[in-house]
Amino acid sequence: MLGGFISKKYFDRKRVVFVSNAKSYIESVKDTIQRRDPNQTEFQEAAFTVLDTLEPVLDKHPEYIKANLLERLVEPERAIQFRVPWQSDDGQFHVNRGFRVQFNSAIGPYKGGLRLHPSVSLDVVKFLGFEQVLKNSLTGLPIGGAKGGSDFNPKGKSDSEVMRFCQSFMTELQRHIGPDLDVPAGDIGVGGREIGFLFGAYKRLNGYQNGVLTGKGLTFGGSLARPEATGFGLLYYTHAMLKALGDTLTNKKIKVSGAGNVATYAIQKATEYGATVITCSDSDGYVYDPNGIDFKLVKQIKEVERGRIKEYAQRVETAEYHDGSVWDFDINYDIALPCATQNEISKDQAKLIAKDRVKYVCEGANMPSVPDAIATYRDNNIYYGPAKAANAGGVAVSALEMSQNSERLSWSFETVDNRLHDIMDNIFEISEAADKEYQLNQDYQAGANIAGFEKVAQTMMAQGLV
Ligand SMILES: NC(=O)C1=CN([C@@H]2O[C@H](COP(=O)(O)OP(=O)(O)OC[C@H]3O[C@@H](n4cnc5c(N)ncnc54)[C@H](OP(=O)(O)O)[C@@H]3O)[C@@H](O)[C@H]2O)C=CC1
Ligand SMILES: O=C(O)CCC(=O)C(=O)O
Repeated sequence: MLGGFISKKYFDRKRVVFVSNAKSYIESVKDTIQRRDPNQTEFQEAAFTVLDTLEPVLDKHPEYIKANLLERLVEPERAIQFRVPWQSDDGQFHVNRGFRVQFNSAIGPYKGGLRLHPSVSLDVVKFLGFEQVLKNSLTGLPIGGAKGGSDFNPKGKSDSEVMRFCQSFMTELQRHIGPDLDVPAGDIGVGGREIGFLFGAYKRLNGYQNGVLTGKGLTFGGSLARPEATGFGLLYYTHAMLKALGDTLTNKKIKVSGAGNVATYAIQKATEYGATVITCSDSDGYVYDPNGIDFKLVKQIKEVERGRIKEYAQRVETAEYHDGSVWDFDINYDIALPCATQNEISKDQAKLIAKDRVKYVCEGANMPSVPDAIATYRDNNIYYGPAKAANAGGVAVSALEMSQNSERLSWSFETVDNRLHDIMDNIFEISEAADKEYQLNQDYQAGANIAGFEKVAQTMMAQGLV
């Protein structure tokens, strides 16, 4: 029996007659998303990719259909948009848009990063917030999902301009966040500098509450290993996947995209595992070095000097720089680790990945592969570690930072790193367990979606109509 919430229009469609209840319910939720927000294409991509994998869970739990759980899951609890006025060094006045989407608080306070990039929109923040819900669930830690940011472009701005922007942004955001309510952190364009400015602005308005943000400096409640966490966690996850498949990272050739926080520490940990990272990139182009990329130099150029990655090739004799996407560079290698941004790998680029004999793709960035690229991995027997599982190390250590703030203690680097490693192993294990339970044939994407979803779903059911 289909629930009463399935529209007659939908029910009457011929093709629906032959599909299961679960399938038709999922299609009806997709229709609702499309009808409500037809222009939110990135959110649709993220939501549909998850919904399409949940059919076996709904078959097992028809009560979720009766409770219209999926339609509630894809609707944010709250979406805040605000004006961010700020002044540049030349005295001009500017206005940007600020966002915070508090997506789901079933299993804990809202948690997720802030992104500063011209491409930020409600659509982008919604897709990231939705991903964050299931990602945070996978960590096993008590954190709900959120995301925020602004279309402000920090590139080329002075420290004073970035500070004034952060102060203005926080003047509004502060009324919506708190250590037990919503705890933002970094993402693209938001690193230690920005978190420091945001924290200072929050403190002036509300007093010292160090649990209100994570990714803080070590002198005001930051956690050791948080800067490294997403990149290191990506490699711990990749290591766990390869181990389960009887393989190792030693002597593997790896392509990394990006040259920011996630990419830098992914390169470091991959190198420590005995692999050679042959590329990194920024939004202009990529560097190829067959001898292995030096993560310290990447960090110096991109984080300290705030320069362009082409400068790497000017300083290292064996390295070459090329304009364009690293995913168009044709060379045989073993593992692809996209660590830049969403939709950076197209279907054609995925075909090149397959032609280049890549066996594994694990995602450091959020949603870097378009759906057709993911299908191409599957068609070519490439093992695929989806972002919400593979890059969960950053938010996991953010949650550990919250724990340290609550007990007013700082754990050693080794303690945090060991817990991160355990969490990433566990994420792979529970994704693999879901894959096996539902006989998905080593579909770790579906496994991660299901494992993340089950905890949120059970909790939402337990909490009544939320
Ligand atoms: N920081 C974290 O803890 C986490 C981050 N992530 C995800 O990882 C990815 C990278 O984040 P992070 O390293 O923190 O960000 P950073 O701002 O530190 O670095 C981003 C990198 O990606 C490049 N990049 C950004 N946009 C584009 C684009 N449109 N095309 C090509 N390259 C681009 C940047 O190049 P350029 O310098 O030219 O802009 C830069 O090299 C994002 O998807 C983020 O959501 C996921 C989990 C946690
Ligand atoms: O550490 C956090 O809270 C945010 C991490 C994040 O933004 C992400 O996982 O995409």
